[in-house]
Amino acid sequence: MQRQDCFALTSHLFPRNPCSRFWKSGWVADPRTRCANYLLCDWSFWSTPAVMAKSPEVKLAVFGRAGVGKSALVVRFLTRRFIWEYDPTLESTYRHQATIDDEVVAMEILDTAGQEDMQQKESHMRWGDGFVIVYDITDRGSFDEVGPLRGLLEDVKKPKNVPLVLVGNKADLDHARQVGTEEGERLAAEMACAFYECSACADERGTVAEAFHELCREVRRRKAVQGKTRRRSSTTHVKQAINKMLTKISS
Ligand SMILES: Nc1nc2c(ncn2[C@@H]2O[C@H](COP(=O)(O)OP(=O)(O)OP(=O)(O)O)[C@@H](O)[C@H]2O)c(=O)[nH]1
Repeated sequence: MQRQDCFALTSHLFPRNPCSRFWKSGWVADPRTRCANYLLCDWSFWSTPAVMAKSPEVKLAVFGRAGVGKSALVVRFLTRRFIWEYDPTLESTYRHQATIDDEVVAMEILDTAGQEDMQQKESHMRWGDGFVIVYDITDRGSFDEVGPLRGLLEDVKKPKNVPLVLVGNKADLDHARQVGTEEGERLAAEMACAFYECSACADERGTVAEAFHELCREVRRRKAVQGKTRRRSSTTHVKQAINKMLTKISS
């Protein structure tokens, strides 16, 4: 990889508060890494006051053991680039807009810290509408943590069966693989969610974006269904009240 292609990104450079103004994209020299840092944002979109004020339609949270590549996947999705050097994430939130199936979707993405405690996990789970659970195909332990994470999600979220995608990252390291593709597929089938094996490092096919887009679709589908159910139940309540009144009047 060429020096100028080496994107280093440190979490402290990013706005942690989703409401804060985003930095303008550009290169900044970082004395610690002696590489250029790329400040991440889509300035053209988010600098518009009307858009800044609009609350994001879809809130996505990325979970997984420390080091599985959560930040790398988020950055790949947002910038189509791979970051080699990084600081372990404390917690970063990004705003992004994408066109999915000819519809503009505004999203907020929370890149969680792999080492957060139970309370933080639960609060992030309550916050999110949809979830990416990531494991590293070269780390069996990270795969074993997927089940408990999903269990916690099911405990925290109501209604259950939350929108979810399972991602097996670092597929470029096939020689060091500890988790088979079929194992990932089987687990995803058990969890009734979509499965993607991909690499934040080598993503020629755009699988990373595909995973995020599919999650957005799933969130929007569920929201649409919930909206219809809510509308239907409120119509039913009105009908029942009218019937009651009519019965009283006629008796
Ligand atoms: N080869 C390879 N390395 C990757 C890939 N994704 C991430 N990495 C590397 O894995 C390491 C951890 O990546 P991060 O994105 O920081 O992992 P994380 O899950 O966000 O880690 P925490 O912030 O500590 O929770 C870094 O050295 C990345 O360069 C990948 O797809 N392939």
